[in-house]
Amino acid sequence: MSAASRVRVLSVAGTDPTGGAGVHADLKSFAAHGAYGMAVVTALVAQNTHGVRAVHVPDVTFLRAQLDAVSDDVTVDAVKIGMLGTRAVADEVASWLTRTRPPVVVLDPVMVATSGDRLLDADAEHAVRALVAHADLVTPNLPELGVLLGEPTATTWTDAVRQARRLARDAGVTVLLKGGHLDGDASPDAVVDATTVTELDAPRVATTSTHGTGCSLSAAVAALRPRRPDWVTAVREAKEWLTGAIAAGEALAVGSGRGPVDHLHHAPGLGARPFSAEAWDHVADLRAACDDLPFVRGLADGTLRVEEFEQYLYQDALYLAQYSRVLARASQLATEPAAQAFFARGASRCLEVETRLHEDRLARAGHRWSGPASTATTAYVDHLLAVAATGSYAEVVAAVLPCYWLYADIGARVLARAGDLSTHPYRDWVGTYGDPEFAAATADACAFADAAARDVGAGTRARMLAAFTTSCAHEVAFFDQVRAGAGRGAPVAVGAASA
Ligand SMILES: Nc1ncnc2c1ncn2[C@@H]1O[C@H](COP(=O)(O)OP(=O)(O)OP(=O)(O)O)[C@@H](O)[C@H]1O
Ligand SMILES: Cc1ncc(CO)c(N)n1
Repeated sequence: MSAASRVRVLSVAGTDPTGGAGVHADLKSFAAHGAYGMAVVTALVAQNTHGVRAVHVPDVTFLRAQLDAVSDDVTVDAVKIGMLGTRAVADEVASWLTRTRPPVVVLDPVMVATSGDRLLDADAEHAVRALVAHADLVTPNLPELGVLLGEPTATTWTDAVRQARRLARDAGVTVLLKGGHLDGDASPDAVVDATTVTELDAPRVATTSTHGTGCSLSAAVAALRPRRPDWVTAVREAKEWLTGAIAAGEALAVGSGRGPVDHLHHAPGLGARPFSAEAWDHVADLRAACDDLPFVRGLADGTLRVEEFEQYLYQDALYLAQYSRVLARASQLATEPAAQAFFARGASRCLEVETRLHEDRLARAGHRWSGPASTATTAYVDHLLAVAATGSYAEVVAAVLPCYWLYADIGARVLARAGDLSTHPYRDWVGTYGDPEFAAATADACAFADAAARDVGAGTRARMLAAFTTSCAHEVAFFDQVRAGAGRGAPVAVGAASA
């Protein structure tokens, strides 16, 4: 027999007809990690994003028939065990594991749903405890860990880690301790075995889309482990994926309670999240930092000193001359005529319109600025030119996008806040970037980036995100250079017009 092209992973779990938890979630998690998914149903659960309405547990002889139907025929590379429901089910699964033990056994000791509904009979807890001995990895949340040990739920992360160590030592398993139930800005997890504790940090996503996170995570780890050298590597990868899936959950618009995560958020070609939406979220911190810069605040409320504004404009003119070349490169690499024309127009526009804004300003001020490009300007231009020289069309489009988007975003917000621009000292700048036409060009640039991202593999998409993020960081540094006083171009008076 030839080697299998995909890892064959089995879920033994309950159902969720809304597709967010149980075997439904597990199969999506398996697919998201390139595995071939299979499922044996332990219990039929009438549930949705609000909670559990009813549970039906078929006779265990039927469970045995399902389990044997799979393992009599298929090599199972890994199994993930989720909701068991009753003691008889837990015992039946334990008995199957003694007969057929796949090389990787992950046990998610499901006891209570995210909604707070019980998914395990009270008298079945000790049967689940017995199952722990059959598992390689057990993935309790804080309350489940307490139940497995017969101790109260830990109230601090330190106590939880201590409990996890005890479970790992006593049962001879690796424990993936999940911190989803903690308060605070982080949602840490820890991989704990008899000798080591590896903490995995992740930001807590502010969302209600957390239904089925535990199912999805344990399934992802089961799918990854056969192809990863150790638990920590598999869990780290699964957790990074899950954080993205949680962040993308709300956009699915599934249900009005605690919604599911988007298991396929990172799968290119599935029309999942557009690149631009992912990229914009990815740079949320940089955008917040940008809004907070003294320069940007001063520009927005008009309190910025004219000298400083001119200094920025001078550097910006130097920047735009090079940016134009990078837009021309995007035009050159484009295969669609519409994209080719769009970026060619952009290259021309930034030489004509924006440079005119700069020249009017600097000439009106009665003096010219001179001097070389600053460190910040040079760094940003060098990044863009490097992507233009070595990157594909998709990467070039991602790299040029922040220059449209951050300006359109700031421009539109300043315009909305100011209302009437007639007394704003920088109305020409705000008018240029707050203009609906500039917003439309930005939307077009996003659409071209999204279209490009749909045609590329995961590696190029990651490089697109890196190029976009780096450009955003340079945008922030570019605005901040005036305050930082880096590389000032000295004003040179020209003639008698100076005020
Ligand atoms: N708001 C959040 N932001 C980021 N990660 C989260 C969030 N909520 C949960 N997680 C992560 O999701 C995973 C599942 O954690 P949790 O402790 O909620 O498990 P669970 O209670 O078994 O899940 P379930 O909701 O499926 O019952 C963990 O990796 C946890 O850190
Ligand atoms: C079937 C099933 N398993 C696990 C959970 C935990 O979220 C759930 N809600 N439903």
